Formats: sequence, structure tokens, C-alpha cells
Amino acid sequence: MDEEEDCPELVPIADNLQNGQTDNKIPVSIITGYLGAGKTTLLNYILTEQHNKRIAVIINEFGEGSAVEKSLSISQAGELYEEWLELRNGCLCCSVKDNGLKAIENLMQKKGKFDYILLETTGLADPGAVASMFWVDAELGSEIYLDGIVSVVDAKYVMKHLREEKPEGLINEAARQVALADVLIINKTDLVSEEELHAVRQALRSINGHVKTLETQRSRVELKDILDLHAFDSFSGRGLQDKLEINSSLPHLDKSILTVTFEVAGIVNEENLNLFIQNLLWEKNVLDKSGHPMEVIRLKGLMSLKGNSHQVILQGVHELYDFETTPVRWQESSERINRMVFIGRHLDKDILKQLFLSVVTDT
Ligand SMILES: Nc1nc2c(ncn2[C@@H]2O[C@H](COP(=O)(O)OP(=O)(O)OP(=O)(O)O)[C@@H](O)[C@H]2O)c(=O)[nH]1
Ligand SMILES: [Zn+2]
Repeated sequence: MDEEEDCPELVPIADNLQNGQTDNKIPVSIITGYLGAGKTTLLNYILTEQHNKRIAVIINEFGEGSAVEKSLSISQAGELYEEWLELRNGCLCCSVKDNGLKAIENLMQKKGKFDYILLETTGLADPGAVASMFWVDAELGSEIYLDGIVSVVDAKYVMKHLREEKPEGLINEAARQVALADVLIINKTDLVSEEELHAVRQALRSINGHVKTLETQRSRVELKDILDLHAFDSFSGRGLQDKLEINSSLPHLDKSILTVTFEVAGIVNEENLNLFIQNLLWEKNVLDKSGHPMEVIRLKGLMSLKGNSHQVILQGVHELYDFETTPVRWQESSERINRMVFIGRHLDKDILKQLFLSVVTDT
């Protein structure tokens, strides 16, 4: 409960969000969505699109592995992530003063003004709790304002995420992300049939009836559909709080979901690696010490594969996974390594690492 006690009291900022007086302020959009839904894909897309805005991106990755995850996402996005802030604590709202707003303050001090800030939350965040950051700090409230909440859903897995039962007192973060959205992006429509998509639309509409909905592949949206929504302009601090129904005393992170990360030197045999991953994701026959099958929701890796002189990124969401060779070459001079990130339940680091070591061929 320690962590929860660190959450500061919510203090509505002065009424300067009223009357749409947002002229000199910098809009912040919260990009939320369950693990693997396509948030980073969306940010990459926005950053590579032609636009006249200076956009800063802040990413809040989940769990202890943030340094590892950072390096993975950076190698994916190349030079694009000029602005990168690591908000260490898995939960942004629980570290509000120390991390979230401080990070934005530092960013603005360092880089001057931006036209726009995009804040990607972890897949397990309650966007309401994150949104509440924006009226706890009166000073910052005068410089930035919350423009809207954009939620990305995975067309293939959203039904599974919505149905997931949580232990008492925990919210279903997937449902919360849909409920609080000002714009919903139904992503990965390539992975579902028209009937499945129809069912997804209905399920989402039953949770959030009036939300603007976009349907995408690879999170390709029109910028004008997700930026400058002014979704909160007509709310005073208190009204916003009511909308979000914040109850900061409720635990909101599902502690049964954890992150395991490790780094192993060497070169991996692709065939054996596939077997390792398939046992984990498909056969589900990799057990933890008490005999539970490990459940992987999200998998990321930076791989050094035999016969490939370039770095390879491994991406997995539930049972889907693939490899992508990056333009980055391994340096002759330095050691080749493999970095793995697993997010899920019943994960055991020692067991996963041992199994992984068995697929490393040489060093
Ligand atoms: N088939 C398909 N795959 C997609 C689509 N959009 C994204 N992906 C893939 O889904 C995986 C996860 O995408 P990300 O953008 O990293 O997801 P995320 O929401 O940032 O993930 P976390 O930060 O781990 O919560 C990657 O392998 C993407 O390439 C899509 O429209 N169709
Ligand atoms: Zn929190």
C-alpha cells in the first residue's frame, strides 16, 4: 500500500481551463491502450508523418525493465525519439510529483516550448489516474493542458481483455481505457474478420457510446482526428475529476502481472528460439515453480541471430509473434547480446533465463 500513499491529494487547478482559454498552453494527449495494442506504432507513425508541429513524446514503460525496453523501442524508431523520458515507476500516477510532471517540466526547460506533447502510458495504466496528474500541479497547469485521451485497442484481443476478471478492488484496465477515451482507435483490423470487427464495435459502443471511433491498420490515423480535440475545455478541475471518477485509494494496478527482463551474451539459433517461444506462447507448457503455466501477454526482444549480421527485433502479443531485421549492424568489435522482455503472469525469471540460455549457440 506504500505506493498508493504516495499518490498526492488532487487539487483542482484554477479555473484557467475554462472558457477554452488554452491559447498559449501546450496540449498534452494521453495515448493509452492495453499491452501490445499499437501505441508505439501510433507514435512512430505520428512522428514520421509530415506535420508542422514540434511534438515531444513521453513514454511510460511498464516495470523494472524500462532501460531495456527503452533501448528496444529506440532501436525501432531510429533517431525519431528525440525526446525520451523514462518514468521509472511502473505506474505514472503513483509517482506523480517525482516523475510525471517533473519529467515534463524538465523536458520543457531543456528544450523550450513544444507545440504538442504525446504521453504514452503503460498498457496497464488507468488513464483516469494519469489524466488526474494534469490538475494536481497548479504551476504546470498554467503551461500545459490535457487535450484528450486517445485509446488504441487491439481488434484481435480486445474482447479477451475486456472479459478478464480482476481480483476484488482492481479495475479492468482495458475497460477503463475504453470508457475514458475521447477517441478510440480500433487497430489491427487486418487480423479480424468483418464479423469479429462488428462484435468489437458493439462491445466498445456498449462501454463508451458516444466516442469517435477510427479503424486502422498499423495505427495509421489522420493527425487531425486525434490531436487538438479540446475534450476537456469545458470542464473545470472539479468537473474533470468527476468525469474521471478518481478514487486514488483504490489499487489500480494488477500486481499479478509482472515484467521479467534479462540480457544474455551470444548468438542464438533461430530454430531453437522458435521452439522456445512456441512452447511458451502456443503450447503453454513452460511452468513456474508452483506448476502454473507461464502466461505471456507481451514479449519483446533484441536478438542476435546466427547468420544475421543485423540486430533483430522480436515482438509478441499473446500468441502472435514475429521477427524484424533492423538496419542496425552488430559491431565487429563488440560483444553480441540478446535482450528479452516478458510481461505476463506466473513468470519466473530463473526458469525463463535457463531455457533461453539453452538456445544460445556460441558466444
Ligand atoms: N497485424 C498487425 N500488427 C500490428 C498492427 N499495429 C501494430 N502491430 C504490431 O503489434 C505489435 C505491438 O505494437 P506496439 O505499437 O509496440 O504496441 P504497444 O501498444 O506500444 O505495446 P506496449 O508498449 O508493450 O504496451 C508490434 O509487433 C506491431 O508491429 C496492425 O495494424 N496489424
Ligand atoms: Zn497509481
